Amino acid sequence: MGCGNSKVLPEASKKGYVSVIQSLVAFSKGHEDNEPKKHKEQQNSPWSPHLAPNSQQKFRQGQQRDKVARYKDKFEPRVTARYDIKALIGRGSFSRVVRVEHRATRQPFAIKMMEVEAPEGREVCDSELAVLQRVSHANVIQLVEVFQFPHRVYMVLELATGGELLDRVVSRGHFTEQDATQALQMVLAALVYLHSLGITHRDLKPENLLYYHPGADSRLLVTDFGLAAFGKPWYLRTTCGTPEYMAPEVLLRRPYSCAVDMWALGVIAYILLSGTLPFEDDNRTRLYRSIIRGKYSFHGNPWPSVSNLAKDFILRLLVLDPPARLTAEQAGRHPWVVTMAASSSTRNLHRSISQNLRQRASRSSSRCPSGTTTSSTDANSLGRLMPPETKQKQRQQGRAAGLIQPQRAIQPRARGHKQHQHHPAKALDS
Ligand SMILES: Nc1ncnc2c1ncn2[C@@H]1O[C@H](COP(=O)(O)OP(=O)(O)OP(=O)(O)O)[C@@H](O)[C@H]1O
Repeated sequence: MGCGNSKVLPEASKKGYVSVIQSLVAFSKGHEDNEPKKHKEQQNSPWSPHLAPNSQQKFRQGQQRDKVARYKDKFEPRVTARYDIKALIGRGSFSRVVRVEHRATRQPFAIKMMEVEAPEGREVCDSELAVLQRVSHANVIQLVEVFQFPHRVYMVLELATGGELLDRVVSRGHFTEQDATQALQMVLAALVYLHSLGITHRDLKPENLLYYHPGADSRLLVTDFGLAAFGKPWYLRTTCGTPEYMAPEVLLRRPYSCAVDMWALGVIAYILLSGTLPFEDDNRTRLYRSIIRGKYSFHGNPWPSVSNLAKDFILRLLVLDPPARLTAEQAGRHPWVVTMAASSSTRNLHRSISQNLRQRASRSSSRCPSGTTTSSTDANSLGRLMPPETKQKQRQQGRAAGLIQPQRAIQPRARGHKQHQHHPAKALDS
């Protein structure tokens, strides 16, 4: 999860516009047995230079076996009767995602187990289910079946094994504008579909874009509909999302529409082409200010090598006035996307992009000392935009060979330690 979870969840239904910063709420009872252990694991971690490579491997395998056994115990027997739990994929604020195998067909799936005891968890789960039960599209994660229990909900999903969008950018060693348009075309196909159904994702970011398989021809899937909403244009009002991707109208507490996803897509396009964020500041008030002013630039590498058409695409998405922003359909018709950057240079942007991501990773790890809990403020983008290799390392306990040093997982806060934050607009007033 990086240095922290700075996602802003929708406000509690009756509380007007009080936005809630969810500060890594611990997942259910698993918290008690996982967190203290995690610290122990870290002390004896496979990164430890005292263990020989063979012992490290055995140690890791043992750890994995123990973990799987622990998750199996937590799963409802009705679920495990049908699905064999194989491994933990990752954790969210209210969820754990595991890789499973259907016992009869041996087909692999992912199960997202959601803790719904707390109202926030229930809301996130309901939003996700409401969307997933209605959608069927090649670029949207597919729900296969659901098991509902009073305290937990198990969503069986198609399994995405190809990794996150930025993981692939970093790992492929070569990345051009054409590659960027290929990925964006798939996200746009999903957005055209979702918006036509009146669904606004509201938390679009690279971490929520997963490749279905590791092959070059893989579909890219939009995932994580925990903050998604159904609504007519200009109907939505709730403040939520991940700060760096939040549209100005959300921060200004204005009623908003699916155009907020298009703003987020502009941010994603900017990251894809540069490895940097258009709006970034450790201080959240300053961050919100720069978003509301729409203040960003195309300075620094690799921007001089990026075509004007690509910049035009971003400029038309990062537009302050929502009606003037490209819709998903219009964005899909933008010449840079339609021609797949045919008139752009075929220059390899990979070096600059991964260098920028690497710099971000080292900055973020120096700001988030090992074993500490971050506040929602200093967590801000760093947790969320941590280069994927960092997240992956944390997930795989340092197995992957990546660009940066391994970093200890940040301990989640105890359940109930929610941080209430003044609304962004109020913060701006102060
Ligand atoms: N269907 C899937 N196939 C493969 N991996 C998945 C799938 N769904 C989720 N994951 C991975 O599981 C991890 C947890 O995902 P989840 O959506 O529960 O939480 P999150 O989005 O990381 O966090 P948060 O809930 O705080 O937003 C993530 O690393 C995500 O990429």
